[in-house]
Amino acid sequence: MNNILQVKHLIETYKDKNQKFQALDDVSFTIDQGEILALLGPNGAGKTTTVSIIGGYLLPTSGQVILNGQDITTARKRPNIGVSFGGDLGFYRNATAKQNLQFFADLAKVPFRKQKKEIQRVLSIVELDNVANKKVGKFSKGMTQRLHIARSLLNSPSLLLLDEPTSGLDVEIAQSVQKTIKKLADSGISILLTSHTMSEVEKLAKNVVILGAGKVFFTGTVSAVLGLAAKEINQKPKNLEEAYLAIAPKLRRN
Ligand SMILES: Nc1ncnc2c1ncn2[C@@H]1O[C@H](COP(=O)(O)OP(=O)(O)OP(=O)(O)O)[C@@H](O)[C@H]1O
Repeated sequence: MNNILQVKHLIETYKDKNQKFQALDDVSFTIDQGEILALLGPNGAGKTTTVSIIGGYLLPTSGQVILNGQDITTARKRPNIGVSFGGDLGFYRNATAKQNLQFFADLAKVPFRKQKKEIQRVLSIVELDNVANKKVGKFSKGMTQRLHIARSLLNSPSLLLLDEPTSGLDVEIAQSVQKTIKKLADSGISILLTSHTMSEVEKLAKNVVILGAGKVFFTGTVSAVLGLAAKEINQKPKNLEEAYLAIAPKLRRN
């Protein structure tokens, strides 16, 4: 399989006044084309820091980000990467979905003459084309989340970074967002997903990277995580959630 993304030996040391804090310590992994890779770990493990470095929002203290064979670690623009941090923020509530996407299409440097078609394209992928002219302030959480994904798809990136895309959504709406994510991967887009919902990870991802205290604790398939956890609890865990809970104590910062 083709490695779309290679993350190599990332170290991130935050400096606050005179204090230093090592958020990432030698984080490496790869993502293939059309793969959904889940980045897991407890609060504070370093998931958002990793996503921010790959997305170009943060420079690593050291290490490299290689996309499609090119070193983009210090590149200021990343047209091939779409990022969705989700949440209620990030859109003009008094503007329609279409107007919001026009603003972001300008930022993403989609040529003006192609914007109408591109906005139509991304809205239809997330099935919001029928509410294109509705104000975002009237959107439900699930619709807003799908609009975040639509925004990240402007300019047809080859890699999507989705930070907790279903956080705070009810089960039914979470499922429709998960279907959208699966559909995108099936179309060949590679996806890095962070999530605290293990049933979602089991549904979407084949491979996972588990971070603990800024270090890679485990990289491999979901079924290999079950095998690893079985050694901890001397029985096969029922599912990924049970497996994750079995190894969770090892992921804490000292
Ligand atoms: N700007 C910053 N300055 C100092 N420390 C920071 C900064 N941003 C994050 N940290 C610390 O770095 C560590 C990793 O944070 P990060 O947000 O990457 O974790 P996370 O795995 O995404 O957690 P969560 O699941 O809660 O979103 C945390 O201990 C956090 O407090």
